[in-house]
Amino acid sequence: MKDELILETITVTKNFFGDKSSGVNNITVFIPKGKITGIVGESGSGKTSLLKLLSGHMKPDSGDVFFHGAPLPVRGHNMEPEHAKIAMVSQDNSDMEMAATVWDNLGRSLPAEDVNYKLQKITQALNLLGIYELREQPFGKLSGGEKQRVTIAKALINRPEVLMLDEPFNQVDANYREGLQHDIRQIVKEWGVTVVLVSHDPSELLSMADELIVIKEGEIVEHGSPEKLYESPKLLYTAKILVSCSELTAAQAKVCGIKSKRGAVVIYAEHIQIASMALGAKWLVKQVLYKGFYEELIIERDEVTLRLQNFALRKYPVGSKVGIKITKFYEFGKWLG
Ligand SMILES: Nc1ncnc2c1ncn2[C@@H]1O[C@H](COP(=O)(O)OP(=O)(O)OP(=O)(O)O)[C@@H](O)[C@H]1O
Repeated sequence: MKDELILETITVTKNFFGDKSSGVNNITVFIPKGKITGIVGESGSGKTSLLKLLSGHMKPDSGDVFFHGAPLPVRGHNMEPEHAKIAMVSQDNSDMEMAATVWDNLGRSLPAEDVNYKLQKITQALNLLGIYELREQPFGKLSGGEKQRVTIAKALINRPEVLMLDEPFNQVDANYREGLQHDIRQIVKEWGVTVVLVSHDPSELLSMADELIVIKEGEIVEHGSPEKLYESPKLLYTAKILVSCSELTAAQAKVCGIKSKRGAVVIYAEHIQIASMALGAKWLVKQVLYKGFYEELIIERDEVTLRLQNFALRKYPVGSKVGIKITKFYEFGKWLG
């Protein structure tokens, strides 16, 4: 069955000060209802601009944005009914009052008159994000992770249909982040809310998103499920964004025993194994990056540098020599990058 769409942009362009290299150009995207769509791209590629266009925070220079198939009005002084249905959590906490309590910050999004309604809504939102005990704390005194939870609770208080998240976890430590990611997935499942997520963290996007949109220099260059983009990226750009990998020229690939006809070879760190030393320990360990339950090795031979992940108990210190086996690689034409 085809996904029902909730938001779409049709050939939307938004540039700043007439500079075609800023903002986004000619973008057509479809956001499926009740799913998590991730927007991924290098810094300055246009992710936030796209999010602002999709949420009515910015007026396109040309093209159209549709919400449930009808044109989405741009937000002005008057809030349109559509705008309440699309909530945005941005990187800064600009709409939060630092000195006010969590409770008061949430209450500001609700009509003042009905006290019982307010009480019920704020309690529900705080419980949903597991932060009821923070209700009397001034917002400004909370940790980065707690602030993030409050901001999301505030965005959800009026039960929006779409939740736009711009780098929602970047101030949050790994443990807290997993809990928050889990809660957001749960809300998506239970409420059927649609999420559009911008993130720089590949593992976050791969584990959370149902669909990924890859944006480069203001244009959509690839899209698909996380599995599809991870397992068979069409573009070098996509592979480099999603995976810890090594990029080699055809000449460098030859050093690794790979004959490339196309020009660029990408090897994911996970596809390089440390092999039996009998094969020849010709690679020099240049750097060891401790990652907790594994370590990432940077190895070098004949001016070729590779990254690989070592999960084994045996460790390879800087300066030691190792042999390797490459189990999979991707070839790209340079023009595809
Ligand atoms: N208000 C603005 N005025 C001028 N240029 C802007 C403005 N907003 C964005 N740009 C430019 O448009 C391009 C895309 O910016 P955008 O913030 O959408 O990228 P991004 O992918 O979200 O970046 P990041 O990952 O660094 O947050 C950048 O070159 C940026 O400098």
